Amino acid sequence: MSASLTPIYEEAAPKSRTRDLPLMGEGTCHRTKKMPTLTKLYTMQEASQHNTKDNCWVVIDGKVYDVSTYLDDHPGGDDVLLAATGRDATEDFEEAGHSKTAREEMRALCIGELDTTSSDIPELEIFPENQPPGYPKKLANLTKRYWAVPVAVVGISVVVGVLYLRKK
Ligand code: HEM
Repeated sequence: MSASLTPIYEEAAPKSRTRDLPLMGEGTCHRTKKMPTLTKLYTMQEASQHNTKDNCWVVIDGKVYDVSTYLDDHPGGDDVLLAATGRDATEDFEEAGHSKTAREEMRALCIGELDTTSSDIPELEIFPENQPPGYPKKLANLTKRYWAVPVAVVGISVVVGVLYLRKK
């Protein structure tokens, strides 16, 4: 599994929040001080590969949680967590109306953040529908092969122009 390390700077949390939520044995993604932190970034595709009882990750609010050890303890059941893998589970998580305690608990399970920079969507190429595939490549090859034609036309025009002027 490949994961990149990116330093992330985050604003200092409001004082009251820092007091309410003392630093626990937490993962890398919940920070309470303004300092650079090395956060692991995972693509949704990587996260989605962890979808079994022994190895289960969920993505909530841009953060990746390894809930493998929490499956049996989850009051909502392990099945909902397993069903929440491979996609953004933020909506389901919020809909379940999780308590403040639940949100504190999940901090310890955070292993990184979702890499939103890489996209599985291929770059959009706009060509007319009836154009045969590989048309742009063919055009580029033709241009490379026949570059001498316009150069010769320009050259001949210059020579003819010079001869004409000399005659005058
Ligand atoms: C790290 C992630 C999660 C943690 C730590 C967590 C923790 C908890 C806790 C502590 C409760 C008991 C109620 C409460 O205190 O709010 C709970 C209930 C529940 N959770 Fe989660 N949860 C997580 C993720 C999810 C996800 C992703 C879903 C849905 C896809 C989900 C669905 C539920 C449901 C349906 C209940 C039962 C609510 C009820 O019966 O009233 N949870 N969870």
